[in-house]
Parts: sequence; structure tokens; C-alpha cells
Amino acid sequence: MRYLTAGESHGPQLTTIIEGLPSLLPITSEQINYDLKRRQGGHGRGRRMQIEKDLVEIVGGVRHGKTLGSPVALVVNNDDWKHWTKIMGADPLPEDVDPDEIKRQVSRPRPGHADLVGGMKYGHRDLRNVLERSSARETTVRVAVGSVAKALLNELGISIVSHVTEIGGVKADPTKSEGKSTEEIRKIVEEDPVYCLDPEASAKMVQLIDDTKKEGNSIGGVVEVIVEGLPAGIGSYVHYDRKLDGKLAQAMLSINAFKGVEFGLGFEMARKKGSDVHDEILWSEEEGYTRNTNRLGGLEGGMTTGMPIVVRGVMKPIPTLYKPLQSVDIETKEPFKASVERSDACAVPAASIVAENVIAWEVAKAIIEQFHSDQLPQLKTQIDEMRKYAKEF
Ligand SMILES: Cc1cc2nc3c(=O)[nH]c(=O)nc-3n(C[C@H](O)[C@H](O)[C@H](O)COP(=O)(O)O)c2cc1C
Ligand SMILES: C=C(O[C@@H]1CC(C(=O)O)=C[C@@H](OP(=O)(O)O)[C@H]1O)C(=O)O
Repeated sequence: MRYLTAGESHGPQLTTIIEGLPSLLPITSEQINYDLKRRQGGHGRGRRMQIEKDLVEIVGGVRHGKTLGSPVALVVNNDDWKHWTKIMGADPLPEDVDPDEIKRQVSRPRPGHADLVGGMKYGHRDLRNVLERSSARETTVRVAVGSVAKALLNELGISIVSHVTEIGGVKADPTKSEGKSTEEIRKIVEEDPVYCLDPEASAKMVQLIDDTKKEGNSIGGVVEVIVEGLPAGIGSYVHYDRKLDGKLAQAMLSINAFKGVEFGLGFEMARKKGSDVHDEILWSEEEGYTRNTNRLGGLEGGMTTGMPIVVRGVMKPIPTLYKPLQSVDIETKEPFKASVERSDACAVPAASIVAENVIAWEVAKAIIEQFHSDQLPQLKTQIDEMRKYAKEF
């Protein structure tokens, strides 16, 4: 199973084609739009999100609410496009138009964004040609793709949720997620302005975002994704590129501004003894093999253990700063401190939705690749059999 995306931040639309989904999978634009709306939200977003109202159009591969087995094509329009049609149009400019008048040429690279190196790499002296595609606007369709993956996981009894655990050094109480199902977590974060489970920490995060914005600065944070209901044995230990933890880490780090990833106890493991890290193995008639703890975050040897996957990603602060850092104009080679028109001060809550959806995709892909999956009913039968087999093993 694979997908590609195309489209620029201020172009007409973002497009994706997903290939390899089983047939007979129920999909609605309503469930995709629910995720798109959540990705647009969260305290700290900039003015662009007031312009956009992200709604998906399913333009291929689905009929009367079910996949056909053919490629699924999804489109999300950029409402801002109407302001950028001349600046971002695909056709050559008419001869009577002066390009300098309308191109909104960018020659001042922002430290921390893709502008400078992207320009060097692709030979663009107008850095707009870089920032238009390196923009996290692209995560809109990646969330739509993940939403389709979640529809598949849901059919297999697998659920997934994300929440924000830290913003700018303010940490949520880690015990707040203990003993809660993914559904319970979702209900709480849906109501919270920064998608956090801890109301006290959330209030401090909101305040910190506001203060940071006033200072013309930006902040990052940490998001956690939990996947529940997985059978044991998804992924493999036999080859480096089949290890599920490796694939999930890549997916997490592929999100714009994500710089680190950890599973279970994560980097804390470096400070603990083996007896405080590994999850002891138990067996009972009713449950089969279980663990009392899940300190490894649901993965051993690149495979699911049957316990929930717990994976976190760290997002650096947004690079575009209202009080900017030192940089160099690539035309004049003069130093400058740029002013900016608009930017997010903190996009950690929005990024938690992106994280949830890219992880959902990666888990769904691993399942599709491991089982015969032309049709959803066949896939369901195999997953049920695998669960039964693992219990009796
Ligand atoms: C949801 C989301 C929103 C973002 N919004 C902005 C923004 O408004 N301004 C900005 O400079 N960067 C923003 N970023 C981060 C940049 O896209 C990112 O830093 C850039 O693509 C460079 O990639 P890198 O940080 O992974 O090296 C956002 C990232 C995410 C995930
Ligand atoms: C458009 C989105 O985020 C954008 C991500 C982004 C960046 O540099 O990554 C820069 C900003 O773009 P603009 O300059 O158009 O305001 C954000 O608004 C979005 O999340 O849908």
C-alpha cells in the first residue's frame, strides 16, 4: 500500500492517491473532515487557519461509501488560492505582465526552515519555490490519508488516539492517560484547547503560547500516540526494513519540524536497570499472553507484542519568528532581520493530529503487507485467526 501527495501551500489544491487499499472498506468524507477540522485547530495557530476550511473531496476509488479496490483519490482545496492565482499560477506569465510586480519573490531565507538549502538544491533563486512545498500545508492530505487508514483499523478492532504531553517545557501529568481507553482519551482532548489530558497543565500551556506569541517567538512540544487492539506479531525482526518500530519512527520524523521519537519509557530507559524496563510475560486462560506493564511501548524485536503501541514525537519551535533571527539576503548578501506576515506561534496540538494519522497509516500498511488483503472481509478473518492463534500459542 502506498500514497503520493502533490500541491503547494498557496496553489489550487492538495491531492493524494492511495493505492493498495482493500475493497469493501466503508469510507465517508464526514470522517475525514472530522480529522481535517481537528488538524486546523488547537490554540496557537496563525491567521491562515481562519482563511481555510479544509474539506475533502473523494474523487476516485469509492462508490456509495465503500472502496472499490481501485486507487482512492482525495482532494482538499486551498481557499487562499483565490488570493494567489497570479502569483502561483502554473502557466507562463503573459508577456505584458511584469514578474517583479506579482511574484512575491522571496530572497531572505528563514533559519530553521527549508528555504536556503532547498533553494541551493533545486536552483531556485526565488525561495518561494521552496517554501510553497516544504510548508506543513501538505500535512492536510496526509491527515486525510491517515483518516482512511483509521477507517481500516477500526474495522479490525484497532483504535488510535493522540494527545499533547508537553508544550514549551510545561508537562502534562503522565498518570492522566493511565487506565483510559483511546475513546476516553479522545473525548477529553476533543474539548481541550491544546488537546491535552491534564486541565491544569493545559491552562499553563495556553498562557505560555499567548506570552510567547506576544514576544514574537514560537514554542514546540511533545505529542503521544497510542494504538490499541493490535494482534501480536505485526512487523518483523528478520530484516532491518521490516521492523515496525523503525517504520513508525520514520513516519513520526517525516512530519514537518519533528526532531525526535521515543517508545514507551523512551530516553528514560538510559537511566534505568533492565528489571525496571522489560515487561514480564504472563499467561492466563482468558487472555493468553499478557504483561502487567507496557514500558517498552508495545514493541519487541520490531513486532507488536499485543500491548498498546505508545510512541512520542518532539516538535521543535516553529521557525518563522515575528521577532526574527539573523540571516542573509541571497541577492545582496547583506545581513537582515526579516519581518513576517503571518505564522503559527505553536502548532503542537495540530501536529498531534498529524502524528496520529501518519502512525495510523504506517500500522495499516504493515497489516496490509502482512496479510492477504484484496477484500476487507478476507483481511478481517485472518486478523481474527491470528488473535486466536497467538492466544493459544
Ligand atoms: C501543523 C504544522 C504547522 C506548521 N506551521 C508553521 C508555520 O506557520 N510557520 C513555520 O515557519 N513553520 C511551520 N511549521 C514547521 C515547518 O513546516 C518546518 O519547520 C519546515 O518544513 C522545515 O522542516 P524541518 O523543521 O523538519 O527541518 C509547521 C509544522 C506543522 C507540523
Ligand atoms: C497552511 C498551513 O500551515 C502553514 C504551515 C507553514 C509552514 O511553513 O509549514 C506556514 C504557514 O503558512 P502561511 O504562510 O500560508 O500562513 C502555516 O499557515 C496548514 O497547516 O494548513
